[in-house]
Amino acid sequence: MDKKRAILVLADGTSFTGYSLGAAGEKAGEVVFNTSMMGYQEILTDPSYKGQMVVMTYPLIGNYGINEKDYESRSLFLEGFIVKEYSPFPSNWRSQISLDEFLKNKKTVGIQGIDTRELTRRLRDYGAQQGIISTEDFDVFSLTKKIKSAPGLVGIDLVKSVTCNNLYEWKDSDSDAGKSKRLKVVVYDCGVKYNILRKLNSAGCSVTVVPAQTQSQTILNMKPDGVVLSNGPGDPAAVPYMIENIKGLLGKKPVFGICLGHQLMALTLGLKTYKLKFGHHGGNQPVMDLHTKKVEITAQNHSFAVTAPQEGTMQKSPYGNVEITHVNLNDKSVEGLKCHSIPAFSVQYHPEASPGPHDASYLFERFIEMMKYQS
Ligand SMILES: NC(=O)CC[C@H](N)C(=O)O
Repeated sequence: MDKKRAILVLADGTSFTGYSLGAAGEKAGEVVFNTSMMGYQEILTDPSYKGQMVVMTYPLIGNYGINEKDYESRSLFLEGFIVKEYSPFPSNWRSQISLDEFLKNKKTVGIQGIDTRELTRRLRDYGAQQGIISTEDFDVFSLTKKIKSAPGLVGIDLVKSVTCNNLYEWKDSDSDAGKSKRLKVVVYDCGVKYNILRKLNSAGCSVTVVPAQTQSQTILNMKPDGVVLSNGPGDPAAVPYMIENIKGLLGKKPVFGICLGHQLMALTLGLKTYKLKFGHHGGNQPVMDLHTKKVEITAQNHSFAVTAPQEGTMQKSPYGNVEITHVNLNDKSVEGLKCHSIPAFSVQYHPEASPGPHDASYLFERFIEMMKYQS
């Protein structure tokens, strides 16, 4: 492998010089760290990373290559990829191409050979910040200036650049065969991860995916048993049309929100969202179910969060009481919501895992029970 020089510069002027990984070029984005010890392909193809660059804290990346089955979306949407040591010799029976080739094919820039521990500590101590990867310009002053003109995440609708253009039926070759589907689920694609669709499908649902701009009346005309609000990139407060859509569905159909879907549901219910210091990105976030006191280890990827009510775990809304059902044990942030008067609930974490622990996959069953009860 040719080792071309590359540089990563942060908005605060810190620079890291290493080698190019993937495509040559220059790209800016918010730098966030992910603590997952595996699953780089799922992370790379998660549309929620649009606008961001991911640094993997696990030090060796690329060793099992890339395969056609582990895609979480149709492409790559993140701005750049940062690793300590890239393994150029993938060794796995499922591997089809190397990570480096994959990034090159997708025209995605990356950097390898930098001290990701120092970078992560900086992000953790001072917060996530904009950065730029370049294989062309090595002048830190010039690169810092370019970062200043990069848009950032707050107030920008990134959903519109990742949602599908047209409605489609999800067909999963592995789990679809011969099963008669009983429940019809419509999934709002705000940047949906395929494993949400796979999980619904294998649990016995027929799954129709619709663009985020689809109006609620169109969904109601489809007569679904329930609606899922998917994960997705960026600032939930910058997607007002999704809030209008959710207003038209709450109380009429069972609703299940995941990550961005959870934040959008919270905004619709009158709660607020804010930006976290460096977010939660990884597969080891402890979450407590406040009813059962059981702790789940969860997969997470978010930079925004729902503001907790001033007192207790209950909040009034135009749709009746909303209860905080789950909290993060690291920072006490809101991880789950449930409406008392209408069939709707949401979680900040990822029950579909991919990558990460499967502790929370029971939530799909819970949604199915909710739809069965309503139908
Ligand atoms: N994975 C997601 O859906 C991310 C939600 C939102 N974009 C955030 O960063 O908080």
